[in-house]
Parts: sequence; C-alpha cells; structure tokens
Amino acid sequence: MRSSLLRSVKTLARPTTARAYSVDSVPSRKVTVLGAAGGIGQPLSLLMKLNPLVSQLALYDIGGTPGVAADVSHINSRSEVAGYMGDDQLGLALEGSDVVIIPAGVPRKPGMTRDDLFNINAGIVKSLCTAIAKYCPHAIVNMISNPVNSTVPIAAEVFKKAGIYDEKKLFGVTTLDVVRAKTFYAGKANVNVAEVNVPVVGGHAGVTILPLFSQATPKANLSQEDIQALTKRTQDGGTEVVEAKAGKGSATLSMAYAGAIFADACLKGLNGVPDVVECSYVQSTITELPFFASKVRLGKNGVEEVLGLGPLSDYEKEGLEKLKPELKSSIEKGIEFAKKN
Ligand SMILES: NC(=O)c1ccc[n+]([C@@H]2O[C@H](COP(=O)([O-])OP(=O)(O)OC[C@H]3O[C@@H](n4cnc5c(N)ncnc54)[C@H](O)[C@@H]3O)[C@@H](O)[C@H]2O)c1
Ligand SMILES: O=C(O)C[C@H](O)C(=O)O
Repeated sequence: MRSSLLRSVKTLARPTTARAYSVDSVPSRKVTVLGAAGGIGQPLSLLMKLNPLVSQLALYDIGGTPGVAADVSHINSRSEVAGYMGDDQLGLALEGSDVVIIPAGVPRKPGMTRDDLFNINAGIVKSLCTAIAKYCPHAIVNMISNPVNSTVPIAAEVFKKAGIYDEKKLFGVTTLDVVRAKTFYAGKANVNVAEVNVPVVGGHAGVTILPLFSQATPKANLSQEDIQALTKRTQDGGTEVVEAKAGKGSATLSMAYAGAIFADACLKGLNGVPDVVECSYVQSTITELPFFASKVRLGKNGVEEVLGLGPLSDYEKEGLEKLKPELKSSIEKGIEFAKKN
C-alpha cells in the first residue's frame, strides 16, 4: 500500500498532462481536509492532491485556506481543489464528501501529554463532527486530532445524538504508530524497511500504543531487551518529535504521510479494492473496551472486518493488560464530554 502511494506520487511527479492515467475507470471521490492550513493540514493536502483516487479536494480551516488551496491547485493532477474558510463555508466544504480527514486543533508542546489537549480539541472536534452529521452524514471520517483515544468516542457520541452514527465509518488514525514501528524495527533488525510489517494495537497515547513485534515480518532474532527498547521508542515516538521541535509543535510531515496512506486505504476500500488492511482505532469487540486499535479490513462501507489480535508474546499480553485502564478512562472522558456538552 505504501509502495502504491509512492508509485502514485512518482507517476504524478512526471511532467505529464492530467490525462496520463485513465480517469474514466476511477470513481469520483470528494475528500475534505478540516484544519487544512495547519502543520499537518498543508502537507496532507499536498499528498491528497497527488492521489489519483481523489477527484475533488476541499480544504477547510478557520483561516489561511485560500492561499493553501490556490497553491496546491496548480499541481497538474486529477483533483479539482477548492479552499473554504470560516463557519459559513464549512457546509460547502463538506457537502458530497466521501472521506473527511480531521487534523484540526492544537498540538502538544514539550512537557504536555496528549490528554492535556482535551480541553481545547474536544470542543473543536465536537463542532466539526456536528457539521459532518449535517452536511455529509455518510462520509468516512479519519480522526487525527488528539487525544485520539477520546476524540473518536466524542465523534461517535455526536453522530449518535444526530441519529447518523455508523460505526463502520469512524476511524482514529493510528497509522503513524505503524509507520514508526516499521522504521524502528527495520533499523534494529537490519532488514529492508519497504518489506516490514508490524501491527500496532490499543490506542494512540503512551502505553496505550502497543506494537506487536512478535508478529513483525520479516522475522528477526531480536533479544527481549531490543524488543522492549523498540516498544518504548514507538510509544514515545510522538514525544521524541515534540521535544526535538522544542515548542514548535508535534509531528506534521510524518503524520501527513501516515494520514495520506490511511486515507488512500479508505478510498481503495470504497472503490472495492480487495484485501485492504490497515491498523486503526475503531469501535471494537475484540477486547472489553468499546474502542480499540487493531488491524481492520476496509471495504465499500468502511470497516468490513475488525481483525483479532493474533498470538501475543507474554510481554505483549502484559502490555495489553497495562494499557486497558488508561484507554478505558480516555474513552469514558470523551463520552462524558459529548453527553454533557
Ligand atoms: N493521530 C496522530 O497520530 C497525530 C499525529 C500528529 C498530530 N496529531 C494531532 O493533530 C492535530 C493538529 O496538529 P498540527 O500540528 O497540524 O497543528 P497546527 O496548529 O499546526 O494546525 C491545526 C490547524 O487546525 C486549525 N483549526 C483550529 N480550529 C479549527 C476549527 N474549528 N475548524 C477547522 N480548523 C481548525 C488551525 O487553524 C490550524 O490551521 C493536533 O491535535 C495534534 O496533536 C495527531
Ligand atoms: O505526539 C503528539 O502529540 C502528536 C502525535 O500524536 C504523534 O504521535 O506524533
């Protein structure tokens, strides 16, 4: 899937006309990015403009989108781009959308947890999801805004209240955890990173991020010490970037890459491509928690199948039990917020 995105990028990077591929065989798909002028939003908008599965790209933010849209629109790829700014244009940005990607909200600064963003981002996510329920109730939603462990349950509650909740269409984007786990594993195991697969389950914050290195391929004989160090680095990947950026935000470029991969997988699923599997934080029954990240098969209606955890090592079983209380309380916090507000 990553290689197909890279293939798409390479194809579109050639100085060709927009007719270099057959648009007739690819369905029309509208993608909306909410928070498109931000640190993630801008590179993500660029990557979605390069995706030949997109026919209409709507870029929405509270400010700055006319410039981003004008800039991105000059790229000679398939989609038509439009910028929308401010509350009164949100409906237009969303109408007819097949996939809505939400990287809107504030990022962390050093010393903060993702949960410290709750007070500001919960309200932003709630109001954007209220608009989604009104203007594109059947769209697939890719939630990037943190804390994902709580913002996805908030979105679910907003959609329930509006009477349009479809658990198959709501996704917390945890692809960056998978991207990191693959990179770190390849480095340690000295294998070709392009061939690496590592499922990451649980949630998207600290210990709730549980990479399953026992299932990583290609297999490598790593020591338990190496596995523990890789697990910790994956769990702390976001903090590593926050500290390196020293007050200037969190991961934006790697997140845009990860967000583009996940949106591409959703579009492929919608278009009927078989066997599209990605890890994502979704409504789930594979543990006792109502939301959980695991491998998910994507299809024409969004989630086609939530896949199980597979065999876990003792270390992973321990990690799974450890993450449950924190994930449970983040889910409850989100649900409570949405019910009260
Ligand atoms: N899921 C993940 O793996 C992951 C990874 C990285 C960052 N994030 C999260 O993504 C979010 C965005 O990060 P960023 O670095 O792009 O931040 P940023 O501050 O650079 O950009 C956020 C954008 O959201 C916009 N915005 C604010 N309120 C809005 C509203 N009501 N409607 C539309 N747009 C609105 C802002 O104007 C800004 O352009 C943060 O919450 C961050 O923690 C998640
Ligand atoms: O770490 C953050 O705050 C941003 C994001 O969740 C990440 O994993 O990079």
